[in-house]
Amino acid sequence: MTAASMINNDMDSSADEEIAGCLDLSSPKSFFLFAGAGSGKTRSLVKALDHVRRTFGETLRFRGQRVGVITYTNAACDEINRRLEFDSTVEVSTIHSFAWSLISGLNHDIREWLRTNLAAEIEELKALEAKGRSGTKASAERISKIASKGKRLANLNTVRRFVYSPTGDNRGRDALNHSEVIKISATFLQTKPIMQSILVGRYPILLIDESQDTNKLLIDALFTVQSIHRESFALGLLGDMMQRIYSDGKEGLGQNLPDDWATPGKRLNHRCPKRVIGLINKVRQTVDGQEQIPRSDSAEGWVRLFVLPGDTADKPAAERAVAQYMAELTGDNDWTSSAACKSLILEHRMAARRMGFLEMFVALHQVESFRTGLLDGSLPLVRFFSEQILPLVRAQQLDDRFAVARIVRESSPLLSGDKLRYAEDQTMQLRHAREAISSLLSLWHTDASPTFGEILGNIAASGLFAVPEALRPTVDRDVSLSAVEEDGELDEVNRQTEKAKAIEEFLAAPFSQIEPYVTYVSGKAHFDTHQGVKGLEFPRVMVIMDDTEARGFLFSYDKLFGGKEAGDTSVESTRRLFYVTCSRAENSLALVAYSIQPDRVRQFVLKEGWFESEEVIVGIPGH
Ligand SMILES: Nc1ncnc2c1ncn2[C@@H]1O[C@H](COP(=O)(O)OP(=O)(O)OP(=O)(O)O)[C@@H](O)[C@H]1O
Repeated sequence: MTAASMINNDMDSSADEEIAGCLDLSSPKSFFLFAGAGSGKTRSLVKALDHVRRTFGETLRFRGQRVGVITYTNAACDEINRRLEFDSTVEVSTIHSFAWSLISGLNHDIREWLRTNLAAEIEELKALEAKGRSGTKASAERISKIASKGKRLANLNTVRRFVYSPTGDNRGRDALNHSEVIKISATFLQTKPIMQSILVGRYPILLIDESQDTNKLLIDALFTVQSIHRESFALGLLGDMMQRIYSDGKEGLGQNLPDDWATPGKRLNHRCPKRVIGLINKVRQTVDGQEQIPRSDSAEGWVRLFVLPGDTADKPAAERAVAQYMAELTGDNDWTSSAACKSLILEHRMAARRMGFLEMFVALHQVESFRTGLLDGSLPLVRFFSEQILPLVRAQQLDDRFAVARIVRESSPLLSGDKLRYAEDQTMQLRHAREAISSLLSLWHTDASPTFGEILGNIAASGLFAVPEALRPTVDRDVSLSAVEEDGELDEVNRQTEKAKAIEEFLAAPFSQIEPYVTYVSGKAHFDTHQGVKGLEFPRVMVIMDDTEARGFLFSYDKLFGGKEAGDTSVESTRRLFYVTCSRAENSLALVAYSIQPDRVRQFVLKEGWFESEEVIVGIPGH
């Protein structure tokens, strides 16, 4: 009998039993389940919830209580809700919507908190300004912030009801921003006994997934609540310190846990093949030495590191060569089908370049208030092109005249019910619409590639679709920025100018970029970010590591691969990100590192024992 076949694949089930034992409404016990990637923590969470609903569903319903679950993303919320069949005794939310649900409506207390906090922030900025050099960009920003915070402080009494949207930009004068909502809820939970009782009364059990990245102030506050209400409240933390990739999380979480906490553990990795587990164990070794064991039925799997020159001219082509190499090595042809692989990039811009929507992306990404909408596809000025123009152009290209007619009937003001009803000559009106369509589509004649701006100009002239608010100043030049400038404030004027410039650049980009952009933001692209795949898994994973292209400062693969000693903050945060990305692979893993010192990278990974020498390929394969 081999060592592998002696492994009991159920060896960790005692952790689930221990957790079930903790979740007893009459004698609740808090627990801390921290275990490596793919060990089934999310699965344990769902099992724990199943146990509670089966055992205590009736009692919870009778008492009007729920089990609270906090997950990291909206997608994770949806997934857990789906698995629990949307059971009403379980309330799954993201940290922001959870925090807001605690404090929403406490307008007086929020106002007083803001009064103190804004005054402190202004003092801090003034102190910095007194120390810093004047006349610099940083100084101008500080002065502008002092002014806007001062104005907000002065207006506080006029706000009757504070508002907040966990997924929005929260720009209005009565809106709280994301970090305020977290800080306020944490402070109230720390300091107000009534808030603590409300929380415990609502949720006798509160479970937090990925808690290594949960805001440290909130984690501290929840520990306080647990210590005061330990007889009636169980806090369950699930996570993995090795997967802490946001700076919000609490360092050293889990150290010095109170004695009454249970600490179930898990040793198996159910997701990755043996070779990947070997790699992630090594990467983790210097951090906490935790080693995972593969399942008895796990495959051997494949890992290759490709070290490519940092100045590779055509990176997408090099990555296709890597995929081809992987297909031949593994005998798995799906490596050559981009739809079947996941390529992980550090920054959205890297996907934009590879997929061909760089110009429109870069233009709009400059404006902070556009970013959320740009990344989830909800930005109105982009939706105008993605949801109205794109379907129309596609239908026309497929020669689907019915679809063209339907789209225009549904959304064109030219054919709105009122327009047709009151038109003196309906046939004329229909002709007008037909002409507008053919004028728009003529922009593509002779294989031209119109820009967003050319399309906008055409639509504005024909009236085929209503032009969204944000694009109107660009169309009606008379409603120009000078109008804002006269009576606007400096801050607002700057913001408007920045937006106008971004929109102008966006309009100069080719409309053909909208299609790959839509694919990317709908999550259907084979690209995703290193951070965005936390919690997910894929059969074939390619991790693209390129510090220069990512231009980030938090992570540096060059430092991880021998540029700096272990222990350096950016080495350690990059090591954790590297652990997260490698551990997503179910079958095979290709790591692509662009470096100006390929030999140093190779020597480093061999010395560390992360790879065998035949697993490291320097240069573009096949070249
Ligand atoms: N006991 C088990 N038996 C069989 N498969 C399991 C078991 N536990 C987990 N799995 C499978 O292993 C994979 C990883 O599980 P899960 O996502 O719950 O792990 P995790 O610890 O939350 O991972 P990570 O921290 O990497 O996000 C999933 O495909 C899951 O279905």
